[in-house]
Amino acid sequence: MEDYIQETSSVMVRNIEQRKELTKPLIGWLLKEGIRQGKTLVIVASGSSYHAAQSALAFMETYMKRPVRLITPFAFTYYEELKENNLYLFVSQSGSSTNVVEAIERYQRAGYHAMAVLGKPGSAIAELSDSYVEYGAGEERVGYVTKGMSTLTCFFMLVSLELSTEDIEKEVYEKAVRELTCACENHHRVYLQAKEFCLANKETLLTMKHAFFIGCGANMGTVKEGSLKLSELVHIPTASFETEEFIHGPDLQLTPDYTLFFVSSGDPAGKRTEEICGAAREVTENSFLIKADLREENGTDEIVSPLYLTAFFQYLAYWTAKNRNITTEHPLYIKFEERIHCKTSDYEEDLPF
Ligand SMILES: O=P(O)(O)OC[C@H]1O[C@](O)(CO)[C@@H](O)[C@@H]1O
Repeated sequence: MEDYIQETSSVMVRNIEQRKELTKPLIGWLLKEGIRQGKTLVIVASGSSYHAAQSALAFMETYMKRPVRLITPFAFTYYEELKENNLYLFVSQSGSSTNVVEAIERYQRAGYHAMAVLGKPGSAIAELSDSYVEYGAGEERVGYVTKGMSTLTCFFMLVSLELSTEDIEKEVYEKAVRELTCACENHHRVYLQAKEFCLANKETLLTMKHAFFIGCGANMGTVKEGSLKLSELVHIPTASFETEEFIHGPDLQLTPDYTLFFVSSGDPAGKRTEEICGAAREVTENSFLIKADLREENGTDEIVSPLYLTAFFQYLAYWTAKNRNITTEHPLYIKFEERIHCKTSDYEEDLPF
């Protein structure tokens, strides 16, 4: 897993260089289906894939100059009222999530063709969907995706940027490419900083009981992914909150046993996050601030910051699970898993790390 985290930065930089070819098939589809005629892009995705789309959302809406919707496959299957004006895009990194299969089947039963964004070409969803594109992550054999999640975020950003080329000045486009590249390079720096953090806070991480992830704006996807990664790898209760929502109830349970991770992208709303993080130290000394580096020379705007801030939580989850030796579930979980499936039978994964 650490190899995949390490590799992410260079894979994303390469994808930025090859952005025209990488995004061409999906852009072709979006144009053919009427994105320029006012249709709304609706991304249907689960877990890390949902968080990848959410991490890209602020960037996408900035460049596409229209709202983009996100929904889970479950919500799509059971609650979504299909509208001609919506362009549904089904996303699955593994290509084997049964909830995405069900969503696509529902869509096809209604008479539509399903377009998917996938990480694996030979997967069940590659077979089922009417067409699909790959987003350029390459192989990832660990089920708890890191490289796939970040490269998917980058892919969504690149698609929206390439779609906007006719509507924005050349300088604006070039600045966006520079910022994206900088953010992707920062991913590696943040990974190295996370390594130092883990060693410096060994005791806390090895004994942490509950972890909360708090942030806002473009980084809501970052904190949700942090919460998911810690819960799936370390097997402790976690939750994520928008900054101000956190102090409207969830804060009342705080004790010195809680570990809090606040994410600030340094904008005015981020400052509020920093204030709350500081105040929380009155209750628990384990209240940490992960702050975006917004110095001019680094050229990274808030809307690209999820590309590198997520790296912190990816490594943190990996390090903590590995050093707590969490390699398996509770013995009773096997019975749960026998009854409830979330992946198709062709799904293969290696050991967690
Ligand atoms: O993008 P996919 O492959 O559909 O997976 C979504 C989610 O399912 C999981 O693989 C768990 O089954 C998560 O790790 C992931 O976030």
